[in-house]
Amino acid sequence: MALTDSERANNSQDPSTLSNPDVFRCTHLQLDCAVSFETKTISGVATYDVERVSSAQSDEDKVFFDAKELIINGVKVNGKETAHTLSAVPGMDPEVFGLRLSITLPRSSLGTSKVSISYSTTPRSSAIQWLPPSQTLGKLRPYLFTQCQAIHARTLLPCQDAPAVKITYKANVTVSAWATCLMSALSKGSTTTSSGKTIWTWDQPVPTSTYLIALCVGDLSSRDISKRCRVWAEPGIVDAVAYEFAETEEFLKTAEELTIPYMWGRYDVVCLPPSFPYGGMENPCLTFVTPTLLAGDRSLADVVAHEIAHSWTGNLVTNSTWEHFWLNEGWTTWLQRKIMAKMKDDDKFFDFDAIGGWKHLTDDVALLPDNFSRLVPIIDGCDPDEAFSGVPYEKGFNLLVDLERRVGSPAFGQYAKTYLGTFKYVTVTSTEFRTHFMNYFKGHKNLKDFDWEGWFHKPGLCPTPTFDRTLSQGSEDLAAAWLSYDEGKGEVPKVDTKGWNTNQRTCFLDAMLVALEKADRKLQKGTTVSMDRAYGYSKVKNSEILHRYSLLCINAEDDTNLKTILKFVTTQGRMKFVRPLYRALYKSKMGRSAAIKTFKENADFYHPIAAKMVAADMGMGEGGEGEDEGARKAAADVAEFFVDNKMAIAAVGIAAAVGIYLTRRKK
Ligand SMILES: CC/C=C\C/C=C\C[C@@H](O)/C=C/C=C/C=C\[C@@H](O)CCCC(=O)O
Ligand SMILES: [Zn+2]
Repeated sequence: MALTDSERANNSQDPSTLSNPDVFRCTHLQLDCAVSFETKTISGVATYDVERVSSAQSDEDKVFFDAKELIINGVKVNGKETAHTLSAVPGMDPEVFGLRLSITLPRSSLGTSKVSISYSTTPRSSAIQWLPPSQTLGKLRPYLFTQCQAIHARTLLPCQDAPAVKITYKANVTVSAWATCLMSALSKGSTTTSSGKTIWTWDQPVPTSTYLIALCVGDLSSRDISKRCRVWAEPGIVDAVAYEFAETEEFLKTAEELTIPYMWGRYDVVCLPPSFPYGGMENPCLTFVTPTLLAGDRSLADVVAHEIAHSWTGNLVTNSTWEHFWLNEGWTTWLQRKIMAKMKDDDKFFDFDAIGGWKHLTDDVALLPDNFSRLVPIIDGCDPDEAFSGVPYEKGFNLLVDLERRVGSPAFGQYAKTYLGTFKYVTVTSTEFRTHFMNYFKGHKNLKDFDWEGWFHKPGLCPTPTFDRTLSQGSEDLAAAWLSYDEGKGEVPKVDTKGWNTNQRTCFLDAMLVALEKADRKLQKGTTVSMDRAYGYSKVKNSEILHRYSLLCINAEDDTNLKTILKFVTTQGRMKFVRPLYRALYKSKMGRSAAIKTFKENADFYHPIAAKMVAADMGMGEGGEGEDEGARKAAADVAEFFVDNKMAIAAVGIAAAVGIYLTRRKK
């Protein structure tokens, strides 16, 4: 079971913060800062409105902030210089959680205090990826973007880095004249300084958790795609981005029909350089997306539907702590599938996508230790990045589908609106959701023995759901035919897949991967070669298809495609793709040394979070844990490489890798 608050090392209801929002709580941020690409730092002043919430604590005069990889230059309270301390909290590893910034407030301050912290980030700040011009499309200008979820905001600015702390914010960000600065907020325009810099002004009037503060600076162009939607990207791809995400307004309207009015004013999308480690990130007013969605045919745009769904489930109604992350992701996955099915006017699409989600869940559960495969994971003392998996998405989704089937879809749809209306602007725990749901459906005959405890706390898979297979059947049949051909039974399957859409193709490849995994079976090399001859998958532009085909090739030890696979993992850094591919290569005969060499040569390319996780996945740094000599040597090589190259962040990743790998390893 999870620890009680008094057992927690940080004495907080949230195991991932060193701040004390139960005593003093920030309500508003005024950020005035400047970006320097030369020193790879952001420096300035963060001024918070801080309210006393309770005085029933021993530290009632001190407000605590999270601060990691930051330099604190000074503090003022209500305009007066004030002392501060920065210290580690016993039991809370500073490499994961950072330091506690403690500031004493005057005893007389009963209402709101203004706390101004003058600070600078450091090049180690894990929220920020600083890209050299060579990692941009234009090759002329540097670029930066942030990724604060889950607990990286504390490396961007001192803050109470807990989802339960919702603040409004305003920002003035000074950048070079050539650069555009975007934030997760509404634009209030830009001005030019006497020294020729530009100050970009932003305002987020909706209370927002700190993990949703986001910044992106680069050579950017934009295209309006509707009155409230605009896409941003480097000039060379902005038209392709506008084409790919042209359905955004329709996603948004459909989502509004399923929920309550959109509260954030604008919905813009910025397509980032390829090292962005996720498919998308739901930063309010400005979703961040990976360019791996640019398939050219809008077939991967459902990620935008997912990020749009977060405007309600996640950004408006937010998980109280990262233990309840499934309330963000499970609800969002449910809403995303509802949006897509409604737009296609066919509920079968909901089930079709859910079938793919079930594979994601089974894959991840097989890799996770028990504390992380629970819907409400135990994450005390852990880096939330380590616990991240498909579980909150897909187990969370399946819990909601189980509830929906028990009460009926129309009633559940009405409930969803009530849930959003009740918890908007605040945060919610799993127990609060359960209580709210059970009160709403009080006495419902189908909920009498509902196993909430099992759903929330049992490790491993949840009960296997049944979904309509009308849309997946053709793909599953084709997979069976290829597997049978692989066993020497019959000819190359003759099914004409020319008219198939991306989902049918990925479903076909998934069905093959599932069957192979289940039977612990290897394909013949000739099978993937024949598949390529039939479908040309090795040349495909679609990242979801190339990813799955690459996994099949590695399974088959088909080295004719090794070059393509290595190119794929070095030209984009989305963890959904690079982590499984590096893992598979590392486990294969054909790819083990290539995986190590390629990762070493390209470590600079990856985002700090991705570099950390890939290093962990390949077991780097666990020498002495009984792995074979080759693995130990590879780990030593990579660690040495990082030290030689003074890659501080990645070196920390290697250190973390030991812990992560040992934790994740199945007993
Ligand atoms: C149960 C885990 C507890 C907390 C984890 C919370 C955040 C983890 C952190 O690693 C950040 C995740 C950010 C995800 C952003 C977008 C995803 O929806 C992308 C999914 C994968 C993809 O499509 O590339
Ligand atoms: Zn999400």
